[in-house]
Amino acid sequence: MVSEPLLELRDIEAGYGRAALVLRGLTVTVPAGQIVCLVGPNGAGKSTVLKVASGMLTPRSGTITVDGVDVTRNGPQQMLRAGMAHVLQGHSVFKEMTVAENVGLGAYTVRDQAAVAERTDFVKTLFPVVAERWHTLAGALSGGQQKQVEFARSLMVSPKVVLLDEPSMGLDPKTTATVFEQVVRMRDAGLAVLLVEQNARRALESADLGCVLDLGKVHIAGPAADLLADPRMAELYLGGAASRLEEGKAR
Ligand SMILES: Nc1ncnc2c1ncn2[C@@H]1O[C@H](COP(=O)(O)OP(=O)(O)OP(=O)(O)O)[C@@H](O)[C@H]1O
Repeated sequence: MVSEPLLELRDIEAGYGRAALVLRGLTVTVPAGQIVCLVGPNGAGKSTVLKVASGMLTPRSGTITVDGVDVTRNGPQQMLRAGMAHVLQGHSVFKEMTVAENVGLGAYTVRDQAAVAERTDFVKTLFPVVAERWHTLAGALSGGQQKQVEFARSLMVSPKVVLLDEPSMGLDPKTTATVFEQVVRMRDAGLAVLLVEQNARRALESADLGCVLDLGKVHIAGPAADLLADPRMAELYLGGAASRLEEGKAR
């Protein structure tokens, strides 16, 4: 049985200002409780997909649905309410604030204090390092630990889908492995994750599904394990040029 997607971006065209389109008829679906990984060359439009999904960028055409509800015209606040949480590329913790204060900021819009307390317990259990360093200034944490604080903060609004933009950026391989373990823990806790990564092989090893983006479209999509075994992926990521996909199609 094919389950209904939790998040669906269908035939999306999007771009910045008057510049040429970045996404050119892109379709991506995220089922509940799964990690979907977007990979592709620099400038393919991966981060732009996340911006569209979080309402930072309104598509020029196409539709976005969450749980079957059309949210295409939602701005960032409405997207957050619809269940989309976006963890941006790079580091966004407030270094002069404690871990507790940083995580608490994620619940800024939640009025129900019992819900905040419950959610705080949830993220502290999910991310043990966040609990251990709760009263520490966030700036004193390592890069991988700071990333987990960002994850915890994003979960305080009880999102349905977490949008992760290059969580391994700037991290060494060992720390990257730890961060991906936490991404899997989020999935195992019932969340859907839409993940963008440069580190394609490592990300696909943790993901359930993968999509290869090039020139603003999905070129290959399927189970992550299949993509890892696909010779076209090796061509694309182990020395081949992305444009060969286009050449191959044109032949
Ligand atoms: N704020 C912006 N204003 C104008 N153009 C932008 C903006 N952000 C991205 N772009 C352009 O959109 C295109 C796609 O960028 P995007 O960041 O989505 O790609 P990406 O696949 O995530 O790339 P990378 O792997 O390098 O992060 C690029 O040509 C980029 O220059």
